[in-house]
Amino acid sequence: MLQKLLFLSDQGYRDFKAAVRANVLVNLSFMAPIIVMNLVIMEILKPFVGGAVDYARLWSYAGIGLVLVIAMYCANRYEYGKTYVAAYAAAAEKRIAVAEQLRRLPLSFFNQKDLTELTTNLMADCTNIEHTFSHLFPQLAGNIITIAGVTVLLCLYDWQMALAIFGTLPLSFLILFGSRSLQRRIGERHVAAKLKSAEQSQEYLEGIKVIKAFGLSGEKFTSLDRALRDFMKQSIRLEAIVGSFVVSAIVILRFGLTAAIFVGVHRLSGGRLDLVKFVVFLIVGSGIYTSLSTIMTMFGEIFYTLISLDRMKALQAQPLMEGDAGIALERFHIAFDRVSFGYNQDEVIRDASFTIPQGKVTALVGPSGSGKSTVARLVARFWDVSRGGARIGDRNIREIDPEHLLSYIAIVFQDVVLFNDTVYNNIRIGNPDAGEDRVIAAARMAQCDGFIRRMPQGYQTLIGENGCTLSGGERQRISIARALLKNAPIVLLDEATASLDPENEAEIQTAISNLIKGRTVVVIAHRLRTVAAADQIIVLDRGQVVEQGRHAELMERDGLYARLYRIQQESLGWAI
Ligand SMILES: Nc1ncnc2c1ncn2[C@@H]1O[C@H](COP(=O)(O)OP(=O)(O)OP(=O)(O)O)[C@@H](O)[C@H]1O
Repeated sequence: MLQKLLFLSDQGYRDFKAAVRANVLVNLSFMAPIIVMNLVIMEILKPFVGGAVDYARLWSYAGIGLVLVIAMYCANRYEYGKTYVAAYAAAAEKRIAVAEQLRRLPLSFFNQKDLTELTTNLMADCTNIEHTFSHLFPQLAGNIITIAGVTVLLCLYDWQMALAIFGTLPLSFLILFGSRSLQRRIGERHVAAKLKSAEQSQEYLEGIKVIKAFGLSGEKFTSLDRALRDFMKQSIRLEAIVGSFVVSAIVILRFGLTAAIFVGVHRLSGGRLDLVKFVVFLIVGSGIYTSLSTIMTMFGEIFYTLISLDRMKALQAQPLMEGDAGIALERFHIAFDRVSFGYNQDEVIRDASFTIPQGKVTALVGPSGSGKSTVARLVARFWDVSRGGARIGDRNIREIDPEHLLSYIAIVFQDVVLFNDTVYNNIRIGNPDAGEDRVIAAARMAQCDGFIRRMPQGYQTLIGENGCTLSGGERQRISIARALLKNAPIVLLDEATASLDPENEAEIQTAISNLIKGRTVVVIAHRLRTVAAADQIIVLDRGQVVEQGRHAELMERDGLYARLYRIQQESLGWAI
């Protein structure tokens, strides 16, 4: 129950309980010297109440003091291991769990979310939560347990003095908890401003080339400047308002000490309290106020963290795409039966029916925005169709676990994503189990081997963030090598729109020919002359299948395909 409430993993909850125990131990180890100090003070004050100082006893107190210092050191070491170390381990574990969750979410989720917000979820929210629950919360629980114990002892010792010391405590907590919803509202605004400034900074840095090229530095910088200033304003507000509630609660709490002095002096002068008891209350009381003040500051922090916790819970509650991971596909023709789909309310695929035969090349063509890429995304189950049925072999795509489905599909995207790693590892992403010989064979078939060997460290050369040190054609060929290495029965190929120089283009065509041999291929074709040889051409217009057939048939029909083909042929003759 508590584990669920605190949103902790099994290991995190075990660490949490150990951390609470460790904190109680540390607090007790800090309380013990106070007791010894009281004994010392009582001994030293003896001459004032008609007694004599027992020096042997004072020496034994000094010995006990030394033992306690060693015990405090050990208790602190134990606490360190249980809270700090456990907190970092749990934070790493939680981040991996979030990354795993993000991997399994449908792409529709990413359509609605900003990347900066997800990064914040992954990094900052996890840190906040783990810091609070593996670190702050145990300290808080440990402090509360210790204070409760000391309070009981003080009540037994002298309940009137104890009442005076803790008299203002309810009012302090009332201020702290009564202002909770206001604190939360301010915290939420602060989080929103933090996200906005992170988003603006990221956009500014990512778009720096365009900003420079178009002289947008003033305009773009203004929005970044505004976001950062707003963040500063919200941070000051948070500190000022939330801080003032916490400080007020602490000040009111400390009035208790004044009350205790008044009550103590009054009772002392009436002979109803002895001096030693009075001093004990003043010393223990100040110690307790320090712990209570820490608790109140911690509550302020915890209220703020609850915002991160809610964001994390919302992320974890996102429905995942379900499916059977045990389905073994044996046939690979693809069939769309009256499929409709929209990324939002507007349908971009409308009532589309067609069959893509196994082992053949099918080209999807149509004007820009007609839905070609969307069809490929539906085949790969990046999204689920809204109506109708999409099948591979004799299985509905919806029934198949998305990751399992992708093990049958190799995708070559137009916008190639490369990682800041070696060329070798970038190719091996296609099949992490493949050995060196297979990686090199795939690179050869994808016409990459030559340029890779000319690089300074060959296959072990680092290629920079998103392969920034490579040309467009080289990036394309690396992505083809990945797909070749995957050796999947279905290939989805999004043809590059950027025009390549003739040598690059010829090499890419050879790489593609190697990739598609004997497989079920769906090519999103932008240059129609490259699809003239396809086994089947499906022509889309505004999400509907308007024509279907081979090149010659479609040219004869003289419809949309023939028109698009002629326009492209004419544009080939254009010159600047
Ligand atoms: N992630 C998305 N969220 C919302 N709408 C989208 C998204 N992706 C595409 N669309 C819209 O869906 C429609 C079809 O887009 P799609 O990318 O499938 O067309 P396309 O034929 O591949 O275009 P192009 O040839 O220009 O790449 C377009 O109107 C596009 O604006």
